[in-house]
Amino acid sequence: MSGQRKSMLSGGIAKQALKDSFMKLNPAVMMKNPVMFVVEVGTFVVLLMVLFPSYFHTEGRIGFNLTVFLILLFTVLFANFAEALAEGRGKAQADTLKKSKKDTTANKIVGGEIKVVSSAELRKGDVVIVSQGEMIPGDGEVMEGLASVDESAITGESAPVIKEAGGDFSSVTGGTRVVSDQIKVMIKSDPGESFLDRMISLVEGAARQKTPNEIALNTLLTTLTLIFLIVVVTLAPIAKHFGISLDIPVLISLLVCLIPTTIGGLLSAIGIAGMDRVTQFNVLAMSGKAVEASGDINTIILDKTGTITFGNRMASQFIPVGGADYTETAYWAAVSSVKDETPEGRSVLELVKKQSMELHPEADGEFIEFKAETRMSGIDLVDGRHVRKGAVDAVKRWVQAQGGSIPADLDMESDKIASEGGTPLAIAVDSRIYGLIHLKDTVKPGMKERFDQLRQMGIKTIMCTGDNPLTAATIAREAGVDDFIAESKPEDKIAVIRREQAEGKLVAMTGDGTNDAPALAQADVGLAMNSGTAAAKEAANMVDLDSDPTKIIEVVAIGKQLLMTRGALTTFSIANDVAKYFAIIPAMFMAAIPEMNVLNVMKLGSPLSAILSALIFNAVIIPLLIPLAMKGVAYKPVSSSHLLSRNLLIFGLGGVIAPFIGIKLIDLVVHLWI
Ligand SMILES: Nc1ncnc2c1ncn2[C@@H]1O[C@H](COP(=O)(O)OP(=O)(O)OP(=O)(O)O)[C@@H](O)[C@H]1O
Ligand SMILES: [K+]
Ligand SMILES: [Mg+2]
Repeated sequence: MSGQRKSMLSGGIAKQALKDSFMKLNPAVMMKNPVMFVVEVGTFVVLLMVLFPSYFHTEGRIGFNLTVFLILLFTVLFANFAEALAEGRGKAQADTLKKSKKDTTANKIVGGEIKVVSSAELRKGDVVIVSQGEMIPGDGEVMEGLASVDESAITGESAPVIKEAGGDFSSVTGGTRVVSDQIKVMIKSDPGESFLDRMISLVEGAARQKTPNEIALNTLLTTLTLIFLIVVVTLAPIAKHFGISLDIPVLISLLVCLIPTTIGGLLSAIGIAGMDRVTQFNVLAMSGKAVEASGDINTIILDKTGTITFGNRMASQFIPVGGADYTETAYWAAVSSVKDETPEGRSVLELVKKQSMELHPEADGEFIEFKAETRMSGIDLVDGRHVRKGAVDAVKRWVQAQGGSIPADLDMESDKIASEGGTPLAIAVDSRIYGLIHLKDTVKPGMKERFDQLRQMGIKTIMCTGDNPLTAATIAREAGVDDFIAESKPEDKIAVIRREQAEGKLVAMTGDGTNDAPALAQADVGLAMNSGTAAAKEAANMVDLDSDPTKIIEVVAIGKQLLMTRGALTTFSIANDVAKYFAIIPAMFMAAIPEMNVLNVMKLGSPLSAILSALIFNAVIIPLLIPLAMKGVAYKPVSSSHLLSRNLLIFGLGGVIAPFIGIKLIDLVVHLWI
């Protein structure tokens, strides 16, 4: 999506937002924002007084009332414009995505034969063949074969990616194109529920729900509005008691100046813009809640293979143990892998080929698929022999359970591999261990610097891997994570997350495998790699289209920035109402109580110009703050208490001072006219 980034105020978006500002005047829509709804009702009341002056006995004030009406109308329109502008960018992105959601034909396998159908007819569980040059007709998982796929329609990344059966690189997305070879794909989503569909409704904002934080703030703003409403309504009889009659438009102006219209007008724009910033980093957030939670993250759990390392674990060497010979070890390694469709399994056969060995491994028997729980794979041959390869501790236990013994040199050899950061797999036939396979993997570049950055932000990183403790320790050191947990099964990953959550911490998890899915769902922020399995992407509440786990740093920064922006503008909004009391209250009472003039610290021209100036300032501050609401306040990775005090100073003090200056300046102009 990087190619589709739009500047904030591109002409088309602004024009559409202008139109939408009027559409949003619909009271049914407006009601969702109680602060601005009160302003709208006030606008309508003043309009009635302008239209029917004889009925309200306001013939003498038509000019003033008309001005109040226009300023109020613009206040509402400005707030609507802010929201529409924030929504506009998402809509533009959605339009581009919709273009890649074309109906294509699919080669569906029906009863062993290929039948050409429309992609719209495909259902979960259907199997299709996709060949070079063809569009993948729906989300699914590769069952057979290997192909390079151009995913630029979704990721904006032009280099094709390899998709292969088994393992963590098997998921494909509808609307992407196969550029070489052929794959057999099992469809995993029904029409309308695909990744692209979800993406479109996300960027369009159709799926946007208010976050708990937003709801809480909205409740606070509504309560404040109600309190000021009661204050203003009771003001009229009190004033009457002192022989002062207050005009309804003046009371409405006072009310609008007192209620928190600045934040009320910008609140949803801030939220939408935050989601949008995440999307610009090529991360899809399924909810605003996830983005906000990432701003408060204390701990990040990462898996190793495919997240911290590249994840293409490749067999690089066979190591016989216990006196077995090399060919024998390689032979059983091959037998255990003939039907293992994982990248690890295939790499064993490739290594055999590369070493030009003519092994002809037996393949008659029942295939034992690799599982994260057993951490082994293999075959039960028809002649009754059981062949296994897998994590050393798992194979050791399996052999011991059959009364076998462990070769004396096994641990030494496997530790050697592990201390280099490799993954050792033991090979066994029934009760005998023949040797080891050395699986190599590399740490992605730049990890250490990125984890240092997280540490500066006060975030702890824990690597959770199914691999053995020594390999885990080596990779952990190389990547620079704070802590690691080895030999972890899927339920162990969840347990770690629950433990941290029980201590009151907010936890993020990044992962790519099916075995990571439960943990991704348990975490407060689950970031799945786009390269990963469908199960992982389904369980997560964010997907990184670039499959870069350290992207969590940007997401955390955006989350923090979102929370700070909202806090800063709320502070500003409430603070900036103070000056308006000093403009309007003296203006209202000056005629009857001349002593009130001591409150007229701004020395405003006349009571009427004072009211209009305060009201104009109240309106124009909204569009003036739109750029800040959309861009967010500046964020640096320093402690949050430091940031809080700095923001209070800038936006609190600034909020008090700015309107004194602004209202005075406006009054100088307005006073010339009235
Ligand atoms: N195809 C395979 N056959 C046999 N054993 C395997 C196979 N693939 C992996 N293993 C073993 O199982 C262990 C766990 O693998 P798995 O892929 O579940 O780890 P993981 O938890 O996903 O790792 P990570 O968290 O680092 O991504 C590996 O460390 C390895 O020892
Ligand atoms: K206000
Ligand atoms: Mg994994």
